Amino acid sequence: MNRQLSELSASELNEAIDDTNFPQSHAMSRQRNSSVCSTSSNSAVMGLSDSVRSLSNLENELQVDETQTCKDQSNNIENVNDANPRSKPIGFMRREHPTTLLKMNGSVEGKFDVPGTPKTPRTSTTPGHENCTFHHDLELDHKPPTREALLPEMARSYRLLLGSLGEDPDRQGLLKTPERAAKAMLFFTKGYDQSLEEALNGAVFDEDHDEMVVVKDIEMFSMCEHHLVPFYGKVSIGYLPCKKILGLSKLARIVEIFSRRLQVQERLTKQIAVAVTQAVQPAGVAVVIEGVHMCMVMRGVQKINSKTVTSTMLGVFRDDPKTREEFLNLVTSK
Ligand SMILES: Nc1nc2c(ncn2[C@@H]2O[C@H](COP(=O)(O)OP(=O)(O)OP(=O)(O)O)[C@@H](O)[C@H]2O)c(=O)[nH]1
Ligand SMILES: [Zn+2]
Repeated sequence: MNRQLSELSASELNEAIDDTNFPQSHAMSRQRNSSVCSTSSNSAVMGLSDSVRSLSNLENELQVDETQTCKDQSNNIENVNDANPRSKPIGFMRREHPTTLLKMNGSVEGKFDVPGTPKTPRTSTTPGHENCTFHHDLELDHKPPTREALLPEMARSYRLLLGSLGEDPDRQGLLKTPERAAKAMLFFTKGYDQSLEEALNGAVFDEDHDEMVVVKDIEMFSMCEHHLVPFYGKVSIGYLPCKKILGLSKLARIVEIFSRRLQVQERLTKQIAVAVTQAVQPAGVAVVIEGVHMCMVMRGVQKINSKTVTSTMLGVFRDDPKTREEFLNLVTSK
């Protein structure tokens, strides 16, 4: 790739750091008793691609803009309450390293591309969604108009499913089940209907502040795209602002946009990081997700205590071990 990250659109960036080649989006499975079963930042993990691009390749693609540095601020500790009571904003930590600026095309205000003009071709087509890229790509501004209209067809499918199970879809207790199930599935995947621009609602503020902001333990509920069963867990997000800060609750809203879809945990992690980058063009973004996959609990290998940890580090979080360590210390502290 010849161009720098700053020149890539969200969808192009998404491709550039896709699950198969992004060295800092890694997974770690461990038991709840903290004994690490397997860990990897550059080698294959169960269910992960074994093709991992070298760090040096990606370094060439990451932009390090030495001319734009954020001024260090005084040791300004601030507690801010998030709308989500279980999310814990940690405040702003003093940073002792030079900043670099991670930039991407398109800021929040009016710079999104025109909806319905996909930048990357769809890999498959679903009736009614021929022009959508949102199922597979990071078309953050795309709002499909007809998902509600899919409800009757979905309900019919669930009715067939009940029949396939040997149930009588016409028995009293199941009469409304197909429609209920269809509505539930629409809810579980409502992120397809949401755009970054809507979720942010303009809550991007100019602020000469460049200390680390971390919101941790944001609850996440998603659907495994392989088995259509839930996976859930918590998300921690950190970023180093560069002239712009984001309304704290918007980090949790970004988690909603991408978790309420059919997902794999690795892609979810990366999409959240890309969205935060697109929202405020910070010096760096870090995202860690700890997830429990019901497909590994209720079926399959039936490992009820296993957790999957994934992370994506961009900008200074990737380049500077001290910054990354500071973030990881914050998210692992009680
Ligand atoms: N990397 C990754 N893999 C996932 C995720 N969710 C589910 N999987 C895996 O997807 C894989 C699908 O493997 P298959 O062998 O095709 O399906 P399966 O026979 O149902 O596999 P088992 O779960 O091992 O019984 C499994 O290894 C799942 O653990 C995820 O978020 N990320
Ligand atoms: Zn699964």
